[in-house]
Amino acid sequence: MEEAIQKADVLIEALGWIRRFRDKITVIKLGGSIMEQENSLRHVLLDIVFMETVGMRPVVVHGGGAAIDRAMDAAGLVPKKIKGRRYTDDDTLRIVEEVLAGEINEGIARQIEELGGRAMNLNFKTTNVLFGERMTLPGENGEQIDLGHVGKVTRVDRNVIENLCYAGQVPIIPSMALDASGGKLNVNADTAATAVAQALGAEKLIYMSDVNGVRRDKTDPTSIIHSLTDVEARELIRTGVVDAGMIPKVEACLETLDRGVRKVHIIDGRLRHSLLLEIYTTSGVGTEMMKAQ
Ligand SMILES: Nc1ncnc2c1ncn2[C@@H]1O[C@H](COP(=O)(O)OP(=O)(O)O)[C@@H](O)[C@H]1O
Ligand SMILES: CC(=O)N[C@@H](CCC(=O)OP(=O)(O)O)C(=O)O
Repeated sequence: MEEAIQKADVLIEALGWIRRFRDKITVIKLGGSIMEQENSLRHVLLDIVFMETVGMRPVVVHGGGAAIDRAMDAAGLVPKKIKGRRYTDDDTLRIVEEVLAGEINEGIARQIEELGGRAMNLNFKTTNVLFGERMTLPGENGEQIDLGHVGKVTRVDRNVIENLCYAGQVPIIPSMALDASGGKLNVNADTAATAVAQALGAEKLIYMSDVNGVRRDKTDPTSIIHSLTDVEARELIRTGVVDAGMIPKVEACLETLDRGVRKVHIIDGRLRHSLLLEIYTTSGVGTEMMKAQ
């Protein structure tokens, strides 16, 4: 009996949050690292189905870097990354499209449906919602480094995404875009998620990764920083506390805050129900980032 009462208490604690987030859009970025772990992914998708069922409007933007690496390897191609971005020639682009906009995108939508939710995969074959242009990276000596078919998002088809949300479907968006002449572009998934959250005026943007959040010591999970301002985050990058794969993620978070999204979270997709804990409990999990007052 006590156990049943505790379960009811949990539902009551969630009630206020469910009301608060009803009809609000949350963008969830699924990283390739978490999608490699079948069981974790299933639980993340179950949480998304829960959110959709209680009237929240989740939108999924996904990457798939690890799966692309594997497919390139199988095709005898060697991945080349420059400052965390994949150099994308014609052959690589074909693989990125097959894996990211094909297999992974369709797979996520299918799994959500299998779990009892409703999802729509938005890709080049169904409906494309991301538009962009090619980008280069600044080199050491001020030169521009060419990345091939790599781009950034300059426009998001907001109406398509919103209509799906309000029809109770979860839009599933791969990190690829079309340029002005219909050319396909490979986009870093953290930055694609930022563009989508900003275009939709999302209430929250959540990055699901395979670490518990931003840490003072990257090897020590207990050194997690639960709450960070933009000013503190910049300082962590400058001092090298945040490095490697966490740099583009924190930079994407900062850009998102600059564009008016109120809060950004980095949470651990391996922790069961981390998404629900983040949204529907008082304590929250992971690292929350917001603008300094
Ligand atoms: N201060 C830090 N706190 C946490 N992780 C960090 C930090 N600095 C660097 N990292 C590294 O960043 C990685 C997360 O980035 P990444 O692997 O690109 O994630 P994803 O695949 O989910 O996009 C962690 O696995 C960790 O090794
Ligand atoms: C330009 C660029 O680097 N694109 C990424 C897109 C996928 C991605 O970002 O996946 P994760 O979220 O798993 O890192 C790539 O080709 O790997």
